[in-house]
Amino acid sequence: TQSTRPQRLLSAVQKNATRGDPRSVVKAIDHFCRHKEWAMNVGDEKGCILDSVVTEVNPHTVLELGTYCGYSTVRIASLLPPHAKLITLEFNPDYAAVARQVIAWAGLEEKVQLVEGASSDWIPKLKEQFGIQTFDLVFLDHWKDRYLPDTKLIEEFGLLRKGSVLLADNVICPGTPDYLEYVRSSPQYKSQYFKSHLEYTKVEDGLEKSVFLG
Ligand SMILES: CNc1ncnc2c1ncn2[C@@H]1O[C@H](/C=C/CNC(=O)c2cc(-c3ccc(F)cc3)cc(O)c2O)[C@H](F)[C@H]1O
Ligand SMILES: [Mg+2]
Repeated sequence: TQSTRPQRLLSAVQKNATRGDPRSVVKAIDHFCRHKEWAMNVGDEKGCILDSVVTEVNPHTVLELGTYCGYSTVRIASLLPPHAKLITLEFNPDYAAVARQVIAWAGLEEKVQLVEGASSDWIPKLKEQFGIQTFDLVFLDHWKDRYLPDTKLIEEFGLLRKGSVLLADNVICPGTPDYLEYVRSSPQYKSQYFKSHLEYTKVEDGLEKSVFLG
């Protein structure tokens, strides 16, 4: 049977990256996506902005919405302090299976909890299931029309504290207009746009960083 693009991406990691070396996993995926097959990872250019926000926040609890192949999961987890936890939600079992192997190749299983299921089902259960009080950082990279409803769900279930940071991918391309309007106009957020480009292309895209003011 034909392989899928995520399976071919995983093969490229297993062929070209060093086990236990997260940066080599990131490089192998970026090389594959730039020279072989484009894939919707946050990529190297926006990935540097992601890295700088993670480093600045130095989070002990991170929530990622939309694991896909685990590229941003690996980027984030490789920068976390010891004992920090990253929970990543992915409802496509085929993507989840690939992501688990990418995360394992990077040697980051200890820091990452990949939960197979829908954000709307799981956000209400994260406190009780994982003993989480609040998230220091939330990375939104799943269906673009779900950023706003899931942000409201995250607020509703008390998962943010004063200073929690939301970082959203693709606010220009494909675009998340309702989310952007919300975080930029709400008195509960201080928002900042980081201009960049759509992964592996010259098309404009960017990340929106929004600090919850409580
Ligand atoms: C809704 N709740 C969910 N719960 C758990 N997992 C979920 C949920 N929703 C989706 N997933 C899971 O999260 C992932 C979804 C990523 C979607 N990402 C994009 O569409 C996306 C698209 C482009 C893009 C830009 C230009 C162009 F010409 C073509 C594509 C660029 C990007 O960086 C993106 O992130 C995964 F696939 C899905 O199973
Ligand atoms: Mg994205």
